Amino acid sequence: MTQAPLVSFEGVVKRFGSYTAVQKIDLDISQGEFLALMGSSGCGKTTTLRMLAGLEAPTEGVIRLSGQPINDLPSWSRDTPMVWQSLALFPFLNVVENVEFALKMRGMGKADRRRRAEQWLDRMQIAEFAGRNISQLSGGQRQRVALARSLVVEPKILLLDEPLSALDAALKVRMQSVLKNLQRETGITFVYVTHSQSEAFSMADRVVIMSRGKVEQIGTPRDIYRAPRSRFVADFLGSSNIFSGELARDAQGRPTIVTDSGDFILPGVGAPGIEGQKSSLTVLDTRMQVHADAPQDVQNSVAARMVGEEFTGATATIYFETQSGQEVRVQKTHEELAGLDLQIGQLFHLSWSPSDGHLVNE
Ligand SMILES: Nc1ncnc2c1ncn2[C@@H]1O[C@H](COP(=O)(O)OP(=O)(O)OP(=O)(O)O)[C@@H](O)[C@H]1O
Repeated sequence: MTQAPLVSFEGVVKRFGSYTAVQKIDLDISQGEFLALMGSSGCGKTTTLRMLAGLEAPTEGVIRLSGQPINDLPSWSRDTPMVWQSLALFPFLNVVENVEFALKMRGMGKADRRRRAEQWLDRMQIAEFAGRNISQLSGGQRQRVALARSLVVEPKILLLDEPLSALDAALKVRMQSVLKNLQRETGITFVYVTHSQSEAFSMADRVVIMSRGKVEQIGTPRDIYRAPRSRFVADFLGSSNIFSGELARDAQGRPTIVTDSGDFILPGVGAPGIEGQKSSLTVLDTRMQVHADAPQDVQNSVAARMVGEEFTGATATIYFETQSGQEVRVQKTHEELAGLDLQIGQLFHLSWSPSDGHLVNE
């Protein structure tokens, strides 16, 4: 038996005057899930989170929490404790006083609340800073204090809006693993708003990709990465090469796509679509092979000139351009590229298996 969702959005719409910020969202969030809402600026992520928090009322539709409609229920009168993580710490309180503040407001006794606050500081590995002023903390330490302060009340749901955006790149990566581990250990449901693909994909169990107030795709990071549902998602993730064209059949009757860069055989699985229909084939940049000479035993290949390269740690991204002017990117480890004399301007042949292709809607 599947568990009833902790949160559900049913046909939720939010309009500000005549402007629709969120268009008909249907979404279930399970108890204990780490869900990321991701998309570019203005796509409606924060508005969605604010509706869940009770800071905005939906214009249409129903939001349920543990089965109960909460559209017009202020957060303090709900049965399910939910906390909006705020990075704004009280500057006039020290670290442990910041963490215990919410417990004090709830009337918990001094000894108990101090013990609870210290447990959370310990858990966040910042117990040694308990007596420090907030101004004496680094960005990462403040972030941990803010998390401890949100979690000390043991909410069922934690809402986070770009919590790592002010941190430098190295700290961001460290905090991602802190957050993920914490979420796993506590089983608290995290709803996490970010415009960063790396944050969403490294931490979340499921990612909701939004664009202009609409949900474009909901899925596990792996499913979205491997099978983007639309051209928008493939473009947004930036990890696939996209060949646009028209669906057709080759001389042997196999489903193909006719593009400016050539005709390519499509994956055997999935609906082949209607001949003549406009569509796009996506191929992950890690799934493309590079050959010095035209390969004989492959089903899909295209000649392309190397136009650039970029090294990112263990892998390299090589940029090519086909005769029709389309850019094609290939990402490989240095070992995989070892046998090739990679020179800018040189002609190569790129290939991929039809099963590595994926058809998306325009
Ligand atoms: N109170 C409001 N009144 C009018 N328009 C609003 C209001 N709040 C948000 N909007 C508009 O709704 C749209 C969605 O805003 P929202 O803050 O949800 O986007 P977002 O995806 O979180 O973006 P960002 O990453 O920039 O925070 C934006 O175009 C925004 O200008």
